[in-house]
Amino acid sequence: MGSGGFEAVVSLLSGAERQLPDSLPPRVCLWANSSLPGMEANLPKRKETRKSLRIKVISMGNAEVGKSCIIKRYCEKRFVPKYLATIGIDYGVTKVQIRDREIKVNIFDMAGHPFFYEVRNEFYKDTQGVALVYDVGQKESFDALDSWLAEMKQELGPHGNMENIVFVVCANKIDCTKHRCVDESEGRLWAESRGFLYFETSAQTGEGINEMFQTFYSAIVDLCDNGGKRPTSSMSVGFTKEQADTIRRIRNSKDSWDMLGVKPGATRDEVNKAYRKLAVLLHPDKCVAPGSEDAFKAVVNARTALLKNIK
Ligand SMILES: Nc1nc2c(ncn2[C@@H]2O[C@H](COP(=O)(O)OP(=O)(O)OP(=O)(O)O)[C@@H](O)[C@H]2O)c(=O)[nH]1
Repeated sequence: MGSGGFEAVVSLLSGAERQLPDSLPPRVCLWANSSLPGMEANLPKRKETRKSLRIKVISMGNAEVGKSCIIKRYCEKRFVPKYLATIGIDYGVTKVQIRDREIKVNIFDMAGHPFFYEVRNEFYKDTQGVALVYDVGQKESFDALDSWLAEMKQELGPHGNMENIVFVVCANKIDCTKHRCVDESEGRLWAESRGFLYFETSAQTGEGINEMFQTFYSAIVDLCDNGGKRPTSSMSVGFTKEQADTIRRIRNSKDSWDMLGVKPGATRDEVNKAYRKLAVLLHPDKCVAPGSEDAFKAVVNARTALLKNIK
């Protein structure tokens, strides 16, 4: 495990520079968490508990975004500021109680460095849950989320079904407010438009960590109870792909023409027509997609700015 080593860690590699064998077993961790925050510690003991469930979850995301620290914060309630890269993969087991079920969680914490692709690619299969982590102060780590999904999809092969896996996106390091460059609505939009859970977290302060894991495991239990299929209720996002794509396009537009989707030099009529279309699509009364209010305001301002200079 990066950032400091859990109990009972058996490292199979001495360093990243060592040549990797074709197939590498994970390091093994046993997390001491007999009383996880917000879970069994506060629950009354029930006479009858349903059969315990065993699940597999993995962490994914660029190197140094804080994957290991998030797991460590949850399982060991501590934070290690020193960065120690995960070598290949770390494996840990932990027990949690969700509602009346005892859940045995096998956690595979994947190294984010590209160097370890050959090691981690063997561990994507038979996964019920993925924690997809980025650093809110590192735009590249957010932009890389798509390539992490692509890597998993490729490893699962043509018969793998990503639809029936619970994904939680962790926008991590929110304590570093000065360096933040990916805001909440951008991250939330990316996650929710794919039917993924979204949480803002800080492994350093602990903010969001327990809520994230509790919701994540709960959703996996729902998936298992639903015969391994994601319940349809958890897949409906409340906004359309067109709305999500339009907000992203507006966010990335280079000027007011681009924002309204008209050519520089367009007429008043063309600007007004484009504006009306966007206003209908994004009006806050109609659109609940994250970032829609800001996008709507930006469109209003762009139209005002353009009309000032068009006769
Ligand atoms: N300020 C702050 N630093 C964090 C946070 N989470 C992790 N870090 C720091 O970020 C660095 C990387 O953390 P790790 O958890 O090892 O990152 P990782 O994603 O597991 O990295 P790899 O093992 O290389 O894939 C360490 O120095 C951590 O102390 C956080 O929420 N806030």
